[in-house]
Amino acid sequence: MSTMNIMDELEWRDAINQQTDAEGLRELVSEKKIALYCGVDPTGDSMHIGHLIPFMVMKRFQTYGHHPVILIGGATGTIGDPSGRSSERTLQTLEQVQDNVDALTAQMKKLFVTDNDAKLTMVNNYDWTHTINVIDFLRDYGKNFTVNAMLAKDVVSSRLDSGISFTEFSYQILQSMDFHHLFTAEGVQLQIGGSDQWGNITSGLDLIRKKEGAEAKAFGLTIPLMLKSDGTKFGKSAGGAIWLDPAKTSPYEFYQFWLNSDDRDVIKYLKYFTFLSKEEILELEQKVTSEPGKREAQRVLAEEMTKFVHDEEALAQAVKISAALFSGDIKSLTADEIEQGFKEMPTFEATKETKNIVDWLVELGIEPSKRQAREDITNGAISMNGERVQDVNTEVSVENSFDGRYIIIRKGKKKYSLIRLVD
Ligand SMILES: N[C@@H](Cc1ccc(O)cc1)C(=O)O
Repeated sequence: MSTMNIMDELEWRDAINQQTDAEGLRELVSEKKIALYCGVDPTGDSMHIGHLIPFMVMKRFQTYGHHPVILIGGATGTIGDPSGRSSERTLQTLEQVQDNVDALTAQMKKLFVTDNDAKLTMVNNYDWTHTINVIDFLRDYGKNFTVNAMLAKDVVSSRLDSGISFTEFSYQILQSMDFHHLFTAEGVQLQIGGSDQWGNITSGLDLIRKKEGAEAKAFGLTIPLMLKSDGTKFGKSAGGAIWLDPAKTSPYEFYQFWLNSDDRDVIKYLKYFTFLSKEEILELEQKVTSEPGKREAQRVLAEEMTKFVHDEEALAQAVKISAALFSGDIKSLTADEIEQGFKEMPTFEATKETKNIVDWLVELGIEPSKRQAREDITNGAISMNGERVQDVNTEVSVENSFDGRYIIIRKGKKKYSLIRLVD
């Protein structure tokens, strides 16, 4: 590993937004390996790449030998963090929350369990929250919060006009109880989070000092908002969020997302999301200026991210699909690869009956009329599965498909259609 100090490394990577006591934390992490935590609420059944932002910092602490404690919010997820939201959330059912807890736990393990002896603890705040009764809650915790300070937090003050329920108003107490619990039970001395978590983190630090004394050594750190140079929101493509779950965003789409990064953003992403060294990133930065057409930095970013979130095999497949789509030579793809690569293309359904191609194209609506279909075929504008069809008497059958499941039609240079064969 690098000889840089973790704090120097985070600074160089522009990964720090606010800190409670920068000097104190720097001293602490150079003296000893610490335990630190970051939480995520199970609001859905998968994380997306926006969730990775604080967790990449957790991962860097882990590679420096520190001890990440990852909290899945089985309790807070039933309440809903008002941070960064302009309106009240709808409550999820407890079953929904539990299913999401299981899904996120599995995703976190995939990212944080290593084959060396790097430390990792996974916790669920439901475990220490659900046994506290309302009297203890008000006496042991509520007494340490003034409504005045709670109202002053951005999250709450920005909602005073539109309204905020007592439930969401109380969220900051629950997250503060977590920090206090992990401080006393697990020796956790640092909480990190996205920039919208500053209020929750500092209120936890206040609780720790009130209950454990002013000299209690605990710190907070937030990470900057990831801004895109074109002003649009980071982490979204035309098809929506970029999920870590391969069933929601295929590894091919995931790879393409990073590959399509803007020249003005790619170095920021390499610094932020990859474990490449400073030297390697500076070299790629030069290439963005000297040979922008090659998009070397984007390619390396896409490779690193696909390997990190998925695996080598998924990366090889994403590269193979990308090359096939680029050249138009798709014959060597498997049905699964076809499905990944053509997911966003117009999709049609056809039966497995054998049919004349002219009739078939018109029935599907890919061609407006038989006359037009014949003309396009004779002119060489139609390809089936990567091969030009020039005979209007061609028969289309299951034999022509990828594994009995898909047929790909290309009209003109790049108008692809995916035909799904059904019984
Ligand atoms: N409030 C955090 C998640 C979280 C939950 C509990 C915690 O103790 C810490 C963090 C978020 O919405 O991102």
